[in-house]
Amino acid sequence: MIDYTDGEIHDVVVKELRKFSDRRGWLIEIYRSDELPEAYLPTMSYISETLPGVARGPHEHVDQTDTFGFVGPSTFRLYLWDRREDSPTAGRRMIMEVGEEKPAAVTIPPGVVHAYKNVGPKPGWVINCPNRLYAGEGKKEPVDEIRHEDDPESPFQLVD
Ligand SMILES: Cc1cn([C@H]2C[C@H](O)[C@@H](COP(=O)(O)OP(=O)(O)O[C@H]3O[C@@H](C)C(=O)[C@@H](O)[C@H]3O)O2)c(=O)[nH]c1=O
Repeated sequence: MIDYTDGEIHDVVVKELRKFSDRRGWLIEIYRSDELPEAYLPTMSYISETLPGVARGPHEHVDQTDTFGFVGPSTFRLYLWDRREDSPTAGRRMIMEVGEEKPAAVTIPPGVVHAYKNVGPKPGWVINCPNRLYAGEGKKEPVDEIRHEDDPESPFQLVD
């Protein structure tokens, strides 16, 4: 089993997001086409709610890049593992906490395994803006996803 070491991962883009607050509430930009590399630009988006103490992933994609917006509610611990053999940061693990206290967009290229866990006290929301359509045009193609969460032997464990 690979022994992952902690550090930055090549091609992963972490952008702290600015919250524009006023008397009505707040507004946060998730991504901009003048900032994200063209190859990563989203083709769809979805939002999901994850209950306290619950994780989604670890998953990886063969072709798809995810851009997750963590803006709250709640706080997520995000885990990334670089399993790309040709990457300058192959074998690295990156862990960060993002969400309502620290709004961030995180872009994750294919071959970087990822999982996130709601470590806050309330249901949390995550927006994903992937650069590929889920299950392709008209949802007629196989889903680009390798799921590791049901493998107890996998090196991708969500440590506290
Ligand atoms: C991801 C997705 C799921 N679905 C449906 C399929 C299923 O019935 C339900 C829940 O889907 P999943 O179990 O795949 O959801 P989830 O486990 O949250 O999947 C996501 O996990 C994170 C960590 C990622 O990396 C994402 O790319 C994606 O794989 O929603 C869509 O209709 N469109 C979508 O874009």
